[in-house]
Order: sequence, then C-alpha cells, then structure tokens
Amino acid sequence: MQNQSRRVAIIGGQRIPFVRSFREYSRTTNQEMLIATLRGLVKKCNLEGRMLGDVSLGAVMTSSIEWNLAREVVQGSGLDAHTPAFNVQRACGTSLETVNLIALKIAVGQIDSGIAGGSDTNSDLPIMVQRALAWKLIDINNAKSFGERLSKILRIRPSDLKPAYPGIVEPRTGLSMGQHTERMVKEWKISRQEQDQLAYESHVKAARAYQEGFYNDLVTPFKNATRDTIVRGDTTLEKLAKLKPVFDKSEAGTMTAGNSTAFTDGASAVLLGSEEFARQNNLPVQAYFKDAEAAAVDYVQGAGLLMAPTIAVARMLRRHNLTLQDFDFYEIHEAFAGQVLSTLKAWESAEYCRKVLGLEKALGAIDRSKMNVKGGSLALGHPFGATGARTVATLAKLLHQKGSGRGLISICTGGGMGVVAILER
Ligand SMILES: CC(=O)SCCNC(=O)CCNC(=O)[C@H](O)C(C)(C)COP(=O)(O)OP(=O)(O)OC[C@H]1O[C@@H](n2cnc3c(N)ncnc32)[C@H](O)[C@@H]1OP(=O)(O)O
Repeated sequence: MQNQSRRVAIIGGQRIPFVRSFREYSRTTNQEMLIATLRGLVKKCNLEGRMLGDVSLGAVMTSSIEWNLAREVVQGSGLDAHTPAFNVQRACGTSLETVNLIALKIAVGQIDSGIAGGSDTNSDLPIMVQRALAWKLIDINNAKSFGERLSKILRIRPSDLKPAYPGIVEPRTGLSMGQHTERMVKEWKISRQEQDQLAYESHVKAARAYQEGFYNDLVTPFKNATRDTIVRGDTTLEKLAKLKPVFDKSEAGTMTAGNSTAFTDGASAVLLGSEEFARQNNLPVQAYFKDAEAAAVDYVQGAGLLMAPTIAVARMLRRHNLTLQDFDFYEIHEAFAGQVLSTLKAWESAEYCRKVLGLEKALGAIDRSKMNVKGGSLALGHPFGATGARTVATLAKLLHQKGSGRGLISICTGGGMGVVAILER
C-alpha cells in the first residue's frame, strides 16, 4: 500500500475444521459456522466483551435471509454488541478481500482493530422458488376476491415448483469452473500426471502438517467434527491415476475428483490491528499485511477463467519493485491442480508475460518447495468464502515461526477474477 500511514498487524487466525459437504455440517448454517469461529478467535485473543473497530465477513452461497450476516455473527460472537460489521462478497476471494478492507481501514487510522473472515456451505444452499412461481405467488397475494385468488392458484404449473439454487456454473458461458479449467489445462498442455502429482503433494504436506501439530489450534465447537476431513494421508499416485475424468469425460479429459477441490463446508477468520492495539492488548504480532490487488480477465472472449491472479500478481510486484522469486512462501489457492499449474506456466512463459502482462520478460519459475507447504485447498478443502482467511492465517503463522520473510497469496475466483496479497515479517 502506498502512502500507508501505519503498519497493519496480523495477530492471528482461527477456523473450524473444513469438512466434506453434506456430512458433519449438513444442518449447520453460515451464520452458525461463523459464530463458532469468531467465538474461538475472541476467546483465543481475550477479546470477550471488547468492542472492535469493524468486522467484515462474507459467504458466496449465502441466503438473502442472512442479509445482515456479519452483524448477526458479531452479536453472537462474544464481542461487545457495539462492534459494527459489514458483508463482502468477491466469490472465492471473499475473505482475502475482507482482510484487505479491514487492513485498509486500520492503515489509514479509521479503526484500530478488526476481524475479517468468511464461510461457505454447499450443504445449506439458498434454495429458492422459480421466478415464475414467485410472481404467481405475489399475484395470488394481491388478488381482490376469492374467485380471482383461486384462478391465479390454478395457474401454477408443476414446472414452477422446481427449486432454484446457485450452481458452480458461469452464467455467461454455461460452463462449470471445472469445464473452464479443462480448457485452460488443454491450452497450457498440462498433463494428467502433473495434476495428480500436485494433488498428491498437497495431501502429503497437509497430512505431515497435521502430524507436526500445525493444525492443532482449530476450534472444534461441533462435536462431530474435530478435524479437517478431506485430507487423505493414504492417497497414492496409483489411486489418483485410477479416478475417472469428471469435467471432460472423453479420453482427452484430465481432471478428476482427486485433482479438483471437493465441495466443502467451513469458516475461518483473522484478527488484525495496529501495532499499538497489539501491544496494548499483549497480543503477539504474527506478520504484517503489506498490500493486495485484484484483477479480472475477459473469459467470455476466450481468456482462461481462473488466470486473473497472473495479472494481479504482476501488478502488485511492479508496485513494490519485487520479483516473483522474492518470497519465502507462496500460498496459491488450489481450486484445481490444473489451474495452479496453468498459473505457474503462464508466469514462466515469456510470450504470455509480454502479451498479457506487458512485461519485457517472463516472471519466471517459483521454488515449488516453498508453495503451499502445509497443504492447499485440494487437501484441506475449499469452503469458498473461508479460503482467503485460511491462507492469511496459515501464511502469518508460517512467517511467525520463521521469524522473518515475505509471503505471496494468490486466489482465483469465479467470474474470472484474481485476488492476491503480500504479507511480511
Ligand atoms: C475459484 C475456485 O475455487 S473454482 C472451484 C470451485 N469448486 C468447484 O468447482 C468444485 C469442484 N468439485 C466438484 O465439482 C466435485 O467435487 C467433483 C465433480 C470433482 C467430484 O465430485 P464427486 O464425484 O462427488 O467426488 P467424490 O468425493 O465422491 O470422489 C469421487 C471418488 O474419487 C475418490 N477420490 C477423491 N479424491 C481422492 C484422492 N485424493 N485419493 C483417492 N481417491 C480419491 C473418492 O474416494 C471417490 O471414490 P468412490 O467413488 O470409490 O467413493
């Protein structure tokens, strides 16, 4: 951030276990998951009854019934009820954007402290009625007589009763995120083996992180969910190789349930503050928020749907005069193994960097041993609105453990956007 008046401290994160959809949290709402998460964070940081400057939360698949989600969550969180809150939605970049907004408010001195976070549940989708039925119901309600009402009721057709709910499909192309990514992996010539290898490594790293105790600090208020359930310590490349392609079912298809994220339910949040706030409250600073950037691609005209982080990262590096190699950690959201690999290949391509990013040469390769070192979304799961805060919390913890350094976060989103950020210590 340029002209930043003060540094923004990341004090710590909290999340509930991320679980496969339609299982442990199948009767749990976004609001309940977020309340549980914030309660955990509030307790961990001794903030019970305290008023914070602001709270920003969001979910992608949220119901209009939860129109004031963030404020409702704050009221159930144990914070002072005078703490304000607001909702944000930027698809899978939602909670990285909430972190950005809270950080900006702290940086310019509007607030001293705040919580950012998000959640999502595919088990509790906002199921609505078809528009046609909604309009007929309004007409019935406005009918002036019993006869008129009856005639309007009789206009309801069985097809009107089909439920309507959001899907993982881009409305402007009619293709799912997976189908779009199949196009990207074909364009970038990413093999099935490369994708399975990346997925395998994500599970191995996450399982190792569990053994090391890195994820021992999850808050587990729901008795039936005590740990992340998607990570598989027993995955092998042979098992992954046997899975059938799901988005392009022909022989050319390379994307499977093993190298794509599973539908996931979960929530996460991060506490941010000025250095003064951290000091006054005896809260150790894990890392500092340096900057964030968002970009978008015109996927309707043929750009790769999930390639926008390549643009956002290039802009942010230029602003700070950094190279892609100037990082100790890379937290790259693994929506699909093929999308991560397409992004890495694009940064390595002189032609792409010249034509799309306007650079003289390629950004180059990253040291893959520094990428998603505690596992990524393929192994940990991807509750859309929660992934950003999970990556911020993970990276802040890694920088804290290391004692110094810099980390890059890169998240691709539906609608062809990318949200990225730099943390440092
Ligand atoms: C910006 C963004 O983030 S975009 C991303 C947004 N998210 C998405 O688009 C979600 C993408 N994911 C999906 O659509 C679905 O999860 C799918 C289609 C990939 C898979 O769905 P399902 O077939 O229901 O997956 P399911 O979990 O049942 O797995 C299928 C099989 O693969 C197996 N499998 C999955 N992962 C692994 C693994 N790592 N190792 C071994 N086996 C595995 C399962 O055990 C299961 O086997 P079984 O049928 O013998 O029980």
